[in-house]
Amino acid sequence: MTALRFPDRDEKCPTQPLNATTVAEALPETVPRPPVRIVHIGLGAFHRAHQLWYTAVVDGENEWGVAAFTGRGAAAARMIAAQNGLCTVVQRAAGVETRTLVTNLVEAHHGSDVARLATSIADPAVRLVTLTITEAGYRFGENGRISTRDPVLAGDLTRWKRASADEVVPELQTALVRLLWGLNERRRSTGRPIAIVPCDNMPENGPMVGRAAVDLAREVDNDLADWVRESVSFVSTVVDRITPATTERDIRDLQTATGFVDQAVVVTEAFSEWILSGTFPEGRPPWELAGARFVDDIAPFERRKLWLLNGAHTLLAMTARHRGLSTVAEAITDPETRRAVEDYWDAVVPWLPEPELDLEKYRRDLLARFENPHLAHRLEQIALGSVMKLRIRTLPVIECQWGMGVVPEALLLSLSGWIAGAIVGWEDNDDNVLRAVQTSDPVCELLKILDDRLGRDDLSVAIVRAQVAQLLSTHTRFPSDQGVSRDYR
Ligand SMILES: NC(=O)c1ccc[n+]([C@@H]2O[C@H](COP(=O)([O-])OP(=O)(O)OC[C@H]3O[C@@H](n4cnc5c(N)ncnc54)[C@H](O)[C@@H]3O)[C@@H](O)[C@H]2O)c1
Ligand SMILES: O=P(O)(O)OC[C@@H](O)[C@@H](O)[C@H](O)[C@H](O)CO
Repeated sequence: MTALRFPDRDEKCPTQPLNATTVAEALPETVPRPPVRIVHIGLGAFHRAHQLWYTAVVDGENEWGVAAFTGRGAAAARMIAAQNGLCTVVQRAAGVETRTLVTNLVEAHHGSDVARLATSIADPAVRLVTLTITEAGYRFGENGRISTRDPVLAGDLTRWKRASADEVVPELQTALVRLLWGLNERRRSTGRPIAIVPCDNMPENGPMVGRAAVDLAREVDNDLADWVRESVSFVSTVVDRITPATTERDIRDLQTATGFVDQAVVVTEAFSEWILSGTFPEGRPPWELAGARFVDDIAPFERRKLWLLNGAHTLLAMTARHRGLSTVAEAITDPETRRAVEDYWDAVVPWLPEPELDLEKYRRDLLARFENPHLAHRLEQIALGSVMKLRIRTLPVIECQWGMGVVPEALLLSLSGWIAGAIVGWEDNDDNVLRAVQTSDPVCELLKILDDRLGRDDLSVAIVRAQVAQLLSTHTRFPSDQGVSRDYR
């Protein structure tokens, strides 16, 4: 087992940093360090609370170690390496707190260490690669595909070609091209198959990443593209466990409870869900022992999660902040905001007809999860990257509704919240948005950024105009919003 129950603090125990030495002295059990069989890219809070935790709790034979790489910065790798990969997952539900010391993260590296990443992916002992690099990290365009004209991807491909000619390892910026470089090393060494398991909040995340990998590979080497198509399995997933960014308070609370200072602690809910669809040619941990489900048709579950849970999160982040509310729990207990969420769900439900989705229970459970007073899930964290999130979570339902002639106000409200936010400066790091705000008709121009057709539809524009005016008048009454902190990612 690579998950140990963290004991309560022994009063004699001094405060100490969490690492292999301090834990070995404090715990009666030995701390298992399994061999690396999984590579992860995107060493964030969610990976630790979800995939790492699932693997730890089912790993009875200590077989499934993880080598993790950050998606962008170096800080998380440095911090977790200093703790010898040890980290705590705290599950909080009404009156109950469970602390699990996870010991299966055996390596933590900066994602820019492409040579190290390639060595890990090429290792025949490695069976699969998981990813949590955020929706934006994939660099998909509006059509859900990558473009080789994207300057950042194109820069990586140019550096790849130059480095291949010089037989050196290139400096690569993007997670997908780094992954592909690693896959190429595997092809050139053993050629063994492998599974890629994207765990970000996107529909069809397996096939989307698979298409992108083949498209990118075609740019550098047709043989690589063919090998990726034949030997790499891209698994689709629905992942769910509400995991806010770690705060200083979370670190202090754990220290008070256990005596250990764990900079990598994650505080999450007791609930978790993992639905997967696809094959694992080289095997996988028995995640089903912790409740993971393997299905043939994942699409209904993707829609349920993205449209109901994530869609409501984005609605809260787009609207409740205008009312001076800052967390999901605060927002969902505000009667007006809660009604907006219920109306939004009512508008979504007709597009989720499959009986196995059990939407009544799902909605009830969601309300309880959103109300969880033990999680401080900040709306400004959810609001990061909202254009892409609205495209994934809200616009597809609007698209369904479009065929019926009228888009319900409840769905448009999310877009209006984003537009009102752009007008008051929440999106001031995006040049397109800033330009649209400066025009004579910002509402219409901002709506076109989200969806060109809606921006040209008189009725939708009229509804959005009225909603934006209403939100801005509320915003003036609650002027406390501090804007979006960019510290989260
Ligand atoms: N936190 C949750 O509750 C939750 C739940 C379900 C799914 N997810 C998925 O996991 C993702 C990460 O969430 P988190 O809570 O771990 O966030 P986080 O900020 O803790 O970690 C994000 C990780 O993504 C990397 N990253 C960020 N931007 C990137 C980019 N442009 N290119 C490559 N890598 C990039 C970062 O380096 C980091 O490793 C979410 O975006 C979502 O898709 C999160
Ligand atoms: O993680 P993001 O940034 O994709 O989205 C923010 C939240 O909606 C999301 O993290 C949910 O909490 C999560 O998807 C629940 O499983």
